[in-house]
Amino acid sequence: MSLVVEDYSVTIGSQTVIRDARMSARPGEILAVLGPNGAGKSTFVRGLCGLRKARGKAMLGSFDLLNSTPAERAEKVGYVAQDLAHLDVQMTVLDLLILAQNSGRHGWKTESGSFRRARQILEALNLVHFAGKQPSQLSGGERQMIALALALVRRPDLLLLDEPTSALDLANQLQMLDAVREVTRREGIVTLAILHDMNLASRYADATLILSDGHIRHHGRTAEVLHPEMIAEIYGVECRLVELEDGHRAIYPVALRSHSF
Ligand SMILES: Nc1ncnc2c1ncn2[C@@H]1O[C@H](COP(=O)(O)OP(=O)(O)OP(=O)(O)O)[C@@H](O)[C@H]1O
Repeated sequence: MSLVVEDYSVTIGSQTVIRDARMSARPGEILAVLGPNGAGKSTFVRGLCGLRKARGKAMLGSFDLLNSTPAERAEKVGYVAQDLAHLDVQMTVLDLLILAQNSGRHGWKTESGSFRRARQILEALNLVHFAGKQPSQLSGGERQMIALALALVRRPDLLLLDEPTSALDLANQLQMLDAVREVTRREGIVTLAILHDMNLASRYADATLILSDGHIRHHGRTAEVLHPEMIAEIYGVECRLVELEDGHRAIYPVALRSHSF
């Protein structure tokens, strides 16, 4: 299912944070959402999952994201928030994964089906050793991996990740994004990932969207969007681009364009 967003605005209180956005993403595609701090990236994504007041059009195939109930959206959308305080509950990871598959549903799935699916996800993400632990007993990075498991366990059609690698070490950054890419491709879902690391975006994102001041400034194939002129324009940072042997590009900052301190 494709994601198509048109005339999309998101408000917080009386402030319109995202204005008249238009974008699309194809099934099986990872779209990186980049932009400076305060650009509106989290607000953009939170509007799509019903956590902020949004108007306009946001269609996932024929499913209307902005005119659906929370329970209907929960069937379609998996969301990993930046702030994982909601994971501070007195339940084990395994119980949370079983509950996540059944919350908001009339009648529980058979317990063995939910259990099997929970184990499957833990195995796929290499997290089986955390099954009996409570998230509050885990480190920030470990909780981020559990949050991904919780988002994936219901087989979403749209996966929304808000800085999913911010607490992860180098190996776990790759493990998480490898897993996200594998699920995105295999299930033909759409994944939007808010990232600050342009090298991760360059390596994993098929397409990239650049937000600044609540507006989409650039949107296209990642290799076309992530270039030094864009980075200078949006971030005020001079960068070098290095073509790597594996076909990816590395981006490294050289200097701030203007020093205001
Ligand atoms: N709870 C809130 N109340 C009022 N304004 C808010 C709230 N949350 C965000 N904003 C404002 O909305 C704008 C966009 O914030 P948002 O969190 O979407 O940015 P972001 O691009 O995700 O930033 P970052 O990269 O720093 O996480 C900012 O100007 C911010 O001050």
